[in-house]
Amino acid sequence: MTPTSHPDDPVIETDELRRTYSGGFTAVDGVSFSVGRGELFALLGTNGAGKTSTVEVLEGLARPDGGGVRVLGHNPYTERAAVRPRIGVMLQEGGFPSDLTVAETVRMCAGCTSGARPTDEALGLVGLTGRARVRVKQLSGGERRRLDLALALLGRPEVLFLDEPTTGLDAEGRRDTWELVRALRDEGTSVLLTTHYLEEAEALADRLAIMHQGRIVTSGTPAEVTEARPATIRFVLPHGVLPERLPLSLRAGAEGRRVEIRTRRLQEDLHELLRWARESDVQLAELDARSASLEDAFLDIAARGAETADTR
Ligand SMILES: Nc1ncnc2c1ncn2[C@@H]1O[C@H](COP(=O)(O)OP(=O)(O)OP(=O)(O)O)[C@@H](O)[C@H]1O
Repeated sequence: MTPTSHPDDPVIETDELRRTYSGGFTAVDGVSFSVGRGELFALLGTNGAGKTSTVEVLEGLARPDGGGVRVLGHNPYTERAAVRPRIGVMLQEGGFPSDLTVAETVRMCAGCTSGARPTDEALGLVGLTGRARVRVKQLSGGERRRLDLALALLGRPEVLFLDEPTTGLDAEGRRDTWELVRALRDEGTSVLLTTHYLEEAEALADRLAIMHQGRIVTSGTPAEVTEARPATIRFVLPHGVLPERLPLSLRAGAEGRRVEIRTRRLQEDLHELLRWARESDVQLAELDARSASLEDAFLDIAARGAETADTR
């Protein structure tokens, strides 16, 4: 949580949100969360979990079929005129005319945005200054994503919706975008991020929620979400050393010489392992000890979902 974030001053609130498509399929099934001012909240989930269906309601593009939604204290659908000028939306597909140049595109959008940033400033923020005269259709996929972001930032939004903002960006472009998003958040912008890159959520999010089949399965800070999962210790025993020689508490998880221990007592078990290795004069190869990652938590949820199958 950053010094500028205020979880007690929610800018986005959803309460038991439901969205049902024609045909009766419920894509969002009672989703509740809030995003504080200056907070970065990541909405994660398996494919088809209902993230886009949720975010479209928050952006005022669709009407909820049940539950309540407030953005900056307003109903984003019925009070769109009050909400729209104060939010920035970066959709998965920008959909702007590809014959215009980058600068012309920004100027065109600025014409419809009150208090818009100057074109140079908007392009500078996303590292596209040198591409201002290039036609949009000639941009790479990553450059288009940056242009999408520049357009979302044009009106200096209080709330920024970022849908897969770094898809198609190379590693450097991704880091640059992360830095920019962090800087915006530190200035007090509230951000709702959807992403399939778990390391992106881990790097940026103050809090996050993981959705599966229309519901939030787990939520909290990245640390809270991962602390609930066991840590892992992996190593390979030398030839001739059987797992039976390991201390009793560390024997589970051995497959031949390769050992993988899942533990909620990482420090104690690692300490015991290293003491045993030293006393027994055993060299452990490929030793790796780590707390659970967000990816572990996510894969657990996806695996559980596959077991229960889609019953909606
Ligand atoms: N217009 C529609 N009519 C009927 N079903 C829809 C419609 N749009 C989406 N769905 C379904 O609703 C579910 C949720 O879709 P949604 O796009 O919200 O998921 P998502 O979490 O954003 O997925 P992804 O990560 O794959 O983009 C999916 O099963 C999808 O097929």
